[in-house]
Amino acid sequence: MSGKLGVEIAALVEENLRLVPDFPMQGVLFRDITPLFANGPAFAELVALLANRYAGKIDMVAGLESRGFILAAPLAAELGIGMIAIRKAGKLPGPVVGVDYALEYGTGRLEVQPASVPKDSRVLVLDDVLATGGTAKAACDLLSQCGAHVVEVAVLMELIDLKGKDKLAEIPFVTAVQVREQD
Ligand SMILES: O=P(O)(O)OC[C@H]1O[C@H](OP(=O)(O)OP(=O)(O)O)[C@H](O)[C@@H]1O
Ligand SMILES: Nc1ncnc2[nH]cnc12
Repeated sequence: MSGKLGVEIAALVEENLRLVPDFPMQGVLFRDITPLFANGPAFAELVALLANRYAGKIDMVAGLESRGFILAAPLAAELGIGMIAIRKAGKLPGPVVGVDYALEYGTGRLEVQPASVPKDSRVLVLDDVLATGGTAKAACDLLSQCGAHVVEVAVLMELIDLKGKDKLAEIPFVTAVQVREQD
């Protein structure tokens, strides 16, 4: 299942995006969302639109280190709910559970503290970009292992050529913008 986050969020993303060729390595066209975070009114509007969509539907927001944190923290605060920090390996003190995953440029390991994940909670997984889908899938696996229910994976941008959505299989997925890798 997949869908769109809405035209307002799509416009905010498209108007506040920087394309950076060959970053962080040759051949990668990097979608830099930093200008959106630096634009106060646009960032506030983004958080308000997300809060409007998810109010009453989720118990927790899971942010994926590190760009996902920048989105998840203000959304959680706006909704008055908790944020789950899903972090790269070795950053969280234990007890933690972890899972290895592949990236568009490299490999990684994500970890979470089970104590930060309420059992049976309805969790939104939030990040800036879905590329290969490895990060989001790993996050969903971790949350399931901890007894949570992933309501939806939401990103600002989906790199459709990398078919990351396929990795998510039956997990509901929503994006604001779909782009081809080299557009
Ligand atoms: O769909 P995937 O192929 O897994 O890639 C998407 C992930 O890659 C980026 O994070 P990155 O690991 O570069 O970390 P950062 O946010 O700390 O820059 C991005 O913010 C997503 O989390
Ligand atoms: N091309 C890309 N731009 C921004 N973030 C990414 N994460 C993985 N691939 C990316």
